[in-house]
Amino acid sequence: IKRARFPLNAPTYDPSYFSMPGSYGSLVELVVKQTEAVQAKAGRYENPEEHPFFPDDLPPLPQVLNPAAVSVNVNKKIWDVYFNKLLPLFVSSGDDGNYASTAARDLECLQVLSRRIHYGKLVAEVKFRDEWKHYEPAIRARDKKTLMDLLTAPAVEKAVKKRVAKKARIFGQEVKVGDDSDENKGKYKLDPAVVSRFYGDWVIPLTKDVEVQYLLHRLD
Ligand SMILES: O=C(O)C(=O)C[C@]1(C(=O)O)C=C[C@@H](O)C=C1
Repeated sequence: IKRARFPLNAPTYDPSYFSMPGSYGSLVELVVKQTEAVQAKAGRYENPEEHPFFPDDLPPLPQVLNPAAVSVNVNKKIWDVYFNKLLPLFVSSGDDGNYASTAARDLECLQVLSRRIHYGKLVAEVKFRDEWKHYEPAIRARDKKTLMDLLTAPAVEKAVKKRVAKKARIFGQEVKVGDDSDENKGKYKLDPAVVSRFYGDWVIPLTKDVEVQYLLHRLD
């Protein structure tokens, strides 16, 4: 919703527009890399729920979990999906010059998507503990299809999609003081159907990918 306040602002993503010493690529890469470097110093990535987009640029971390589980990081895919699939669906074309704010909102979106999707590791751990008798043979057989079937809960997915659409409707309402007419009904800062579709097409499938990848390493 906050990112949708700005149009596409293409120069934010254009490496040639923001070329500066130290070659960071585009402005958004500069903002994400530099923020991650500062947040790493502050201990952000010692929290196993957090995953950097540019891990190669950060100092190595103390390993608290099974190293194989730590290595599951789908942020490259999240980066690609966010910029190439999601953003074009909900921002208007155009350029209002607010590139720094645009990159800051992109960073927020990327970090929250990454956290939500990598929660898959924790969800998978709970599922494994509840039903290890079913999961163990599939893990030993490297049977991704059976793992995917075991962890999939279609009714939960349906409820998640409904809930995010509802949240987008509630939090994305245009609020006007002294306006009791129905004029603003049905006007949202972000189309709730887009949010729901994005969850169904990308967020839930990526979460499930993380779950399967985590499970494949669970008995390492
Ligand atoms: O809640 C779960 O059981 C999950 O595994 C999470 C999640 C999701 O991404 O929302 C993913 C797979 C399930 O089919 C349902 C929902």
